[in-house]
Amino acid sequence: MPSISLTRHLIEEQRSGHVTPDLRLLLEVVARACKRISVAVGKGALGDVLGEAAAAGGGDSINVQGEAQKKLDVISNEILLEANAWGGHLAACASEEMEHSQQIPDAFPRGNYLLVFDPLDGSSNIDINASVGTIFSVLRCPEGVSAAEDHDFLQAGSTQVAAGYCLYGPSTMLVLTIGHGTHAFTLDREQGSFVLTTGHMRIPAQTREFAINMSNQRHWEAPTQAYVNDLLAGKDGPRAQDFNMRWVAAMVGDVHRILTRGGIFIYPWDRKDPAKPGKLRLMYEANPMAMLVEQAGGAATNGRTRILDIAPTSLHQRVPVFLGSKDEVETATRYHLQHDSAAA
Ligand SMILES: O=P(O)(O)OC[C@H]1O[C@](O)(COP(=O)(O)O)[C@@H](O)[C@@H]1O
Ligand SMILES: [Mg+2]
Ligand SMILES: [Mg+2]
Repeated sequence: MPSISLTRHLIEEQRSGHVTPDLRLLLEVVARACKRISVAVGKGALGDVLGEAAAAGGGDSINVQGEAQKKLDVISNEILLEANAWGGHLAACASEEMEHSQQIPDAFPRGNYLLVFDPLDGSSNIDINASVGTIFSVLRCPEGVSAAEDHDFLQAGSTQVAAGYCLYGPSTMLVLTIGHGTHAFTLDREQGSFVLTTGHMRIPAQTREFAINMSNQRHWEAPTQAYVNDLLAGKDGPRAQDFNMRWVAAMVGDVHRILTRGGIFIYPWDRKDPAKPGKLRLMYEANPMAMLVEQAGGAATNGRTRILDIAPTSLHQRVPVFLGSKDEVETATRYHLQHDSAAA
């Protein structure tokens, strides 16, 4: 059987009416940018890509999230911005690394889509040569808007027209949905093209594997504590089975494992900074991953509500995340809802 490239897959999706020519070309531009990021990540200690980015006035550069930027955060952001400026299919971009969205400059061709991205996810893995990735989401520019601004991006995740990530691991993989299943492509480094390696990924509804940063346990709210305690109690507890734990510390890596063999990924609300309603960002991380997971038969909530139904109020909004195997996400969500109704 001849291998199916990303390009051919997208052309077939266009013939089926699932994707417009503009969206197809936009996704090709994003995939090309990811190949360039993959090359930069792969240079490791041989290139000038490791460590912290320097601020213009000296010292470490701090992004809008209040986090120290790594050189690869900055390089990946620039690669995505530059590739898409010339792409011709976008009205504007928003990035986890930039305070405000950026319109495509007047001198460049403009289109009708908005692109949202986390240019490099799992930044703390860069310097230890572990998996990192790029996460992206595509929205429609609201009708009649000629100069898109931040508020034009504030659309619920259910309106995304495409979402995906590129995982820079032992192999580079692009995982994509345009609302008709979730499909995985592996980069053939010799040919320079992404090849379809798993079409229609399916997440098993049940699992015995969970992913959470346990070091935050004492800061969680009561229902999260109760749910995880019951997982840890294993065979002897109310769940009557043992659960295994995994934590890649890059959401792309954890979500990829879940799309491959099931599991539940949790980054809950915690008390460390009560002003922050979670660590992960709704627009750059939770929404695209929730779409990919739902398209593979899984579920995604904030512990109470479906993530894709949340109406965003700001570009950098944070959100608790529970996603993966459907039955397990429903169980974790039930712990939180039952706690709320008992407290009401
Ligand atoms: O440092 P912790 O608490 O393990 O958090 C890890 C989580 O933070 C993130 O790295 C946040 O993403 P960024 O690296 O893009 O800021 C997630 O990918 C990951 O799941
Ligand atoms: Mg991230
Ligand atoms: Mg990031």
